[in-house]
Amino acid sequence: MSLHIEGLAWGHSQPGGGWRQLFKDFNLECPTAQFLVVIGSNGSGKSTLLNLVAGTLPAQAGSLKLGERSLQKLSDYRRARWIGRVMQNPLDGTAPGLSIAENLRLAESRRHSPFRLQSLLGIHPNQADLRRYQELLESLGLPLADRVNTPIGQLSGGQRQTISLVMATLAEPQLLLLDEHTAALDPKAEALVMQLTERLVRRLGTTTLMVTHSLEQALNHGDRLLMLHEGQVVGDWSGADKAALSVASLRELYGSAKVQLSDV
Ligand SMILES: Nc1ncnc2c1ncn2[C@@H]1O[C@H](COP(=O)(O)OP(=O)(O)OP(=O)(O)O)[C@@H](O)[C@H]1O
Repeated sequence: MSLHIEGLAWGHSQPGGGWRQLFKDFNLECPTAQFLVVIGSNGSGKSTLLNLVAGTLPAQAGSLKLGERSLQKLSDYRRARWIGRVMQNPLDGTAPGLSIAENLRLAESRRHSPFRLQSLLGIHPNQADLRRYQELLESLGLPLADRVNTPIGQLSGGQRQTISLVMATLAEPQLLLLDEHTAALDPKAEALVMQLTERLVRRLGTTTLMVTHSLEQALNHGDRLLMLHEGQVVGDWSGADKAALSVASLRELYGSAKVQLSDV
């Protein structure tokens, strides 16, 4: 589904006193299935934007819609079903004492209405579930199919993040939010997780917002690149404009309040 943000406002009180209006009349249109990458200096509002979209932070004004539906009025059940999220820390979002299959089962139960029988059946996967999960992991090219009974806590950070991604997309969400989800990984694990990210996003056609500090990722992934500075969009590139960017040109623009599309 498409994401529509109109007139969004959010600010916070500052430790030394006073108020900082981070987002003021912020607008963003993101068509269905678009993979949007968000970059910007520390404190520019990237994670706050994801929190506002996810509904973990209430907007102070404006409207956020997924398709025709207000994100601010989504029930907890629909929110869990429609919005998948992967955080920076591989320890977030998975239960370390539970096996890969039990974690997947838990994530899958979000598909079902709280009033449906399936959601009352618990997290214990049956033989059919185990087979399905093995097939899913194999189809995604993950070498974890023979380890579905392994506790998540025994996996490496990279492996754990791949499972977090699979979990976040298992209920086929309408929107996927990735908050620096490869920042804690070594280069090899990062490449693997980004490969999986592309595969899942393209396979499911999920509208995706990915926050990153990696300029290589920003250039090599996604359909569109947004640069934030002080809660404002200071760069918005797609197609040939995005293809013309380089690490050097982005680095020059990074954190600059004066960025304009014409600067590139
Ligand atoms: N719940 C909150 N209460 C008060 N201030 C907040 C809250 N959430 C975020 N902020 C402030 O809003 C600003 C933007 O934070 P945010 O985490 O969105 O930045 P960011 O662009 O994601 O930065 P980074 O790249 O460092 O992760 C920061 O100054 C932060 O301290």
